[in-house]
Amino acid sequence: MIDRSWRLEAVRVCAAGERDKTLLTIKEKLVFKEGTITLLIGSNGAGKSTLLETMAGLRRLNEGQIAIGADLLWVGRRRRLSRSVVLNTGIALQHSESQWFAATVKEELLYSLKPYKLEPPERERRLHHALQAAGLPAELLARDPWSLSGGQQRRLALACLLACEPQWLLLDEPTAGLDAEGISRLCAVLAAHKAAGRGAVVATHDPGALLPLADEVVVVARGSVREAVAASAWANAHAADAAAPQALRALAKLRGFAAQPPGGGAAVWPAPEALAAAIHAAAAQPQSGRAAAPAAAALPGAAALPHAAPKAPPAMELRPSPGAAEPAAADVSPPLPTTKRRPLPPAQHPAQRLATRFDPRALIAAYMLLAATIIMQHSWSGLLLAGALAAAIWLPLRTQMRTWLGFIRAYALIILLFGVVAGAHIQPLSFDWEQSARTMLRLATLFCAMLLGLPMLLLMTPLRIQRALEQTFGWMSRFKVPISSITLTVTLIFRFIPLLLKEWERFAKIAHARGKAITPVGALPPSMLASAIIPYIRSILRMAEQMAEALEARGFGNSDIRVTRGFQLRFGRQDILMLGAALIVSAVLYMWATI
Ligand SMILES: Nc1ncnc2c1ncn2[C@@H]1O[C@H](COP(=O)(O)OP(=O)(O)OP(=O)(O)O)[C@@H](O)[C@H]1O
Repeated sequence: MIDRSWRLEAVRVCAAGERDKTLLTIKEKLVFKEGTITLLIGSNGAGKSTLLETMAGLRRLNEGQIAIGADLLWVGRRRRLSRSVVLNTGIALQHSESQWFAATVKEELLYSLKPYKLEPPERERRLHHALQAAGLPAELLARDPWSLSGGQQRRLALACLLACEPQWLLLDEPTAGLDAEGISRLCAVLAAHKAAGRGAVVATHDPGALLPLADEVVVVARGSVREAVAASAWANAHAADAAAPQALRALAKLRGFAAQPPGGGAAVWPAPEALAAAIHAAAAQPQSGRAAAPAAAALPGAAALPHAAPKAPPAMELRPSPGAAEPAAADVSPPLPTTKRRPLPPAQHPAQRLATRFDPRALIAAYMLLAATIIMQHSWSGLLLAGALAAAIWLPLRTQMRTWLGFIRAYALIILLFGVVAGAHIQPLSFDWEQSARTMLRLATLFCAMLLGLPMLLLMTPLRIQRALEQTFGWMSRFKVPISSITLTVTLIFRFIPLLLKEWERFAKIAHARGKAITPVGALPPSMLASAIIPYIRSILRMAEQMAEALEARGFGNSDIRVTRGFQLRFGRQDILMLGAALIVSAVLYMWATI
């Protein structure tokens, strides 16, 4: 039989374009065995989504190997993904609702099935089966997915996954927003998936609902796997936690009496009545009788009865941490001191610190001075000087500016291209080097001025820009110039640019996952661009609508409300020093350009 287990070995994943910012490390080997369900748990920001996305090929792998059985996820020197692994994996990202690409629920399901190139009858079968499994009535097929309720959209996201019948399901927070019936359905779907010999890895903050189905629990903390244990061992260790699910605590109580749980540890929670009756009966038994009961009554969980019966080796082959050793049967109360850590206060980004140091008016004035004198340069030595200045400003901010590197490379290529086009003559076929150099010099000086401007985006927060504009041009409101509306518009534009980029990243990722692209995630194939752009625009419009509502709720546009100002910008010593330095440098650049 072909082995279809996931293997992750010596994996390291960094933030896009930031090789020194590691988001995920798996030092040794992590194996998810086929036919098992693993819960990924850990606090907010621990790295669960990053792990799932890495397994689905939605994050570039900086080091290590990932494979399903003998099929490597990344092939061709990590330039593309293995089609067979991608087709065998179905991932539901966090917020899997709000990902719709089509006009109707039916088209949405068909969109998911497109990469599988199925015959029409098979497509129809899968579509109806998935709809039924997710608990969505067929009447919804003609509806706009965006018009469904939040929970229905979650179910549709699940149906889209199920229609593909993947070997592996990777689910990120699948219970969020689901009602009790939805959670039961999800459990049934997972149980059926597992019974068919397939596997699932589920990131969740709600282990209570899924624990009875789980074989393994992997605890993720600070971007690495802290422990990987059998689900029953994890449940035993955490049954006495204040936040443990009631059923788990009740089962722990029962286990305290050394009694068997009703149903013999089947892969569902026992009915509350049965559980209550079992506790009542066990409590009523004389002490001596209890001692005779099997000492190994354990908590439920599919393959998770390690004390009750010998079982297959655990799915995880990761070396368990010392705290992860299975506790003795009676040892249910003390929780493992593993997953709880006091969260560290968020460290302030150096750029954020700088952003509050300078007055935006001083920054803009300094930039205008320098940019004007850079553009004046018409010699290669002047360009070199301007380049050195831009590099000196970039150097301390290089880590934060990495996201712009792709854009800069593209611009540098455009300069070269324009240089070639400007110098080329067809009749007679010749190349005018002087003309080419002139064009490139012109474009390169503009490029330097722009390079100098980019760090400004980091050094000014939108709110401070708004205050700077209000303080500088506030006097115009006396002449009925709508200055506060103008400043608000400018601020919103500044706020929206990073938001637009982030939302595009999210949609590109969704399009990549649903379209089963085999290119690296940053390089969406052109055929998928069209399907991602329309929902992206819709999402942006939705965000704009929400923002308008939020502004209205805060009283913007209501002239009766007295406007309050959070803070006042002051021109400080550091601003004067910076302006002075800019003046000196621009004087040098001016002289260089005019001699
Ligand atoms: N593109 C990125 N650039 C920089 N940091 C990132 C990026 N993507 C994720 N991170 C960081 O990686 C860490 C792990 O994020 P991840 O979304 O995997 O956490 P999580 O365990 O799924 O959290 P939650 O339970 O809140 O969903 C977070 O600190 C997050 O800020």
